[in-house]
Amino acid sequence: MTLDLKNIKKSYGHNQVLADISMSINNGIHGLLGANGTGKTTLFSIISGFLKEDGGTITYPTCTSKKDVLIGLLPQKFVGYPEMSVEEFLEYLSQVKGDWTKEETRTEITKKIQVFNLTNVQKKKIKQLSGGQLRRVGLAQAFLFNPKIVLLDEPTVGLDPKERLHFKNYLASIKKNHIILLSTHIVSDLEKLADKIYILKDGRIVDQGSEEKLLEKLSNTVWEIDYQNYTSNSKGTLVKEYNKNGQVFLRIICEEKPSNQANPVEAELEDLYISYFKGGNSYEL
Ligand SMILES: Nc1ncnc2c1ncn2[C@@H]1O[C@H](COP(=O)(O)OP(=O)(O)OP(=O)(O)O)[C@@H](O)[C@H]1O
Repeated sequence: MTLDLKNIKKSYGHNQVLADISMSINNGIHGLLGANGTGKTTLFSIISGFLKEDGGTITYPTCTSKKDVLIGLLPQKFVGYPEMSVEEFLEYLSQVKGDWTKEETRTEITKKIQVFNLTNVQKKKIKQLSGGQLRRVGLAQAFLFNPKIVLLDEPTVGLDPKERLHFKNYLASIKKNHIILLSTHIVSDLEKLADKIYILKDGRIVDQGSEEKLLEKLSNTVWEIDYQNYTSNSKGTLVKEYNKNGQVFLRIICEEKPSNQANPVEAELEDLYISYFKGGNSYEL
């Protein structure tokens, strides 16, 4: 299965958000990495048909049966219907999504309630849920009846570390049969998970590839230096400061060795993110 985007463009008034997006996305987990406001949500809204692109074409995988669901979407701000219980909400969506018998619907809802650990809250009204529980209902509805394409906009916001791990394991277990596109600015969501990562910047996909391939480009450019050895002559982009065995270290991206005392370290996705977007605690030295 393939989802093909060709030369997608979108502006809001004079603000051009998507300048020219082309992507050919097959089954597997695909990460869309971009800073705040780079157009991730806009692109998802276009793919899911809520927003019309200004130009370009989208080719979706074909649905051959009435029971095929094409797209499942977890919006960034998922709210559901506050007065419905979790069960009622999923039942309602099942009627909208396809041609299912009562028994098929019940079986599928039970499955997703289990997968997303909602058994204890299935009778509760949506307005009574915690943030993490609500997010898990959002995930359950996105995966309901196993859509061919699953769009997840910042899926792990609000999930605790255990739920995050559970969610990542679930994605890995089903990825062969789905096109999963996951947008995030939390790089650890994609680490050792995404088959391919797309970097969205200035309305374009400026880089793409496996985590390994993208990190190769940073080899020999990421350094660690003991804060005590840091001098104002040190160059590069500071990724972060951290404590190791009671000592403060700096992590720096620099084409050349930033100081005599700096040691090379293996590049990670956070370095890649900083190299494109800066942000967080990073700054030029
Ligand atoms: N309905 C709208 N009308 C006008 N401008 C909009 C609209 N929606 C989004 N924008 C603008 O388009 C740009 C991209 O927004 P979008 O929400 O797609 O980015 P994002 O990458 O999802 O951001 P974030 O990571 O903060 O959620 C921003 O500058 C935003 O202000």
